[in-house]
Amino acid sequence: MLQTNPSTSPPPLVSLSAAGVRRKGRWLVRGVDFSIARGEIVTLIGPNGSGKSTTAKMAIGVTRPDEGHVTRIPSLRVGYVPQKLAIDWTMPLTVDRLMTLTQPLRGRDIDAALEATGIRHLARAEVQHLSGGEFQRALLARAIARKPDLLVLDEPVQGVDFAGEIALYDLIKTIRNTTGCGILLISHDLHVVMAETDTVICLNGHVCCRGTPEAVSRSPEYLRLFGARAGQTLAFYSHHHDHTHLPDGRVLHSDGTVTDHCHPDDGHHHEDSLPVGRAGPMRIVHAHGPNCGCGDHGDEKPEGNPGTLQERGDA
Ligand SMILES: Nc1ncnc2c1ncn2[C@@H]1O[C@H](COP(=O)(O)OP(=O)(O)OP(=O)(O)O)[C@@H](O)[C@H]1O
Repeated sequence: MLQTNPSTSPPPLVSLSAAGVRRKGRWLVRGVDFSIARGEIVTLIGPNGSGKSTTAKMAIGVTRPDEGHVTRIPSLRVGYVPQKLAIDWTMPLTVDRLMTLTQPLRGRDIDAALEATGIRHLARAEVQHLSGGEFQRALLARAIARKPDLLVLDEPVQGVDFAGEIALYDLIKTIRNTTGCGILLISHDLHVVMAETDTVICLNGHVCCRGTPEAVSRSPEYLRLFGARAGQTLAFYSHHHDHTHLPDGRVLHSDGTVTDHCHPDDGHHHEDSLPVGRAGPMRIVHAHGPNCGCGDHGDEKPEGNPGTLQERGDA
């Protein structure tokens, strides 16, 4: 059997270790651990405000961690598709102009990126007239034209219907396969993720759980429900949390009690198995979280470190 020698395998593109961001006396996210290797797809899921964008910005160096560490390979090239773009929609803007808005690009790289994303015919189209799916492709084209090592896509299927979602995920998979870049995807859908995802990380101010969607996407029940094509592209990420973070920061436990913080063993140290699919059970591994009370988070640093723009793509 072929074995990988850990000492010769390349270092991950980016690696977060017990990383957290604090603003105005509040931890936005804390205790985040994960890494992304070349060719790997990591999907961050979590409800609104759970710290997904903050975590992604930490990963690419736009936001500096207030505790823990983030390491990136030297001169990492990042292609970042943010959730929102500050575009003046009253000004006419064509797709090819969008491509070079913040950075010059060679014409052939623009053409290749538009071709790869299937919108070359829209190069002269005005951005405000694009459909949701076309607009997301234009943003993807803009990101891949810079030939990134790491592609960070914040809600890439927003405003896109179900068929468009499958097509976009297929495109992202093709980009990964042809360029070998690492991909960090962000989604607020707690249950459906791209099937090619290697690791799903569920955030709720901390890493609530993590696992692989692979087993689920192969399960006969799932394929019956969504069909074989969707099964190749989308996967249910079924998981359960044994506690809920209330809006005021307190924690509701499965036994109905409410505490100011998580309990030390609130799902943070267990490994659960879900009985799904032929590929065997999906592992759910809990990690440490903010205020989880385990006493293993190190010292808090003062809040308010300014964000940095180091090693940043075209945010
Ligand atoms: N610079 C900041 N200062 C203070 N609070 C912030 C700052 N940036 C983000 N927040 C808060 O941190 C929390 C996490 O925000 P973040 O954008 O990371 O969440 P998210 O999971 O990406 O949310 P969504 O799904 O709604 O996009 C939110 O409550 C947000 O209001």
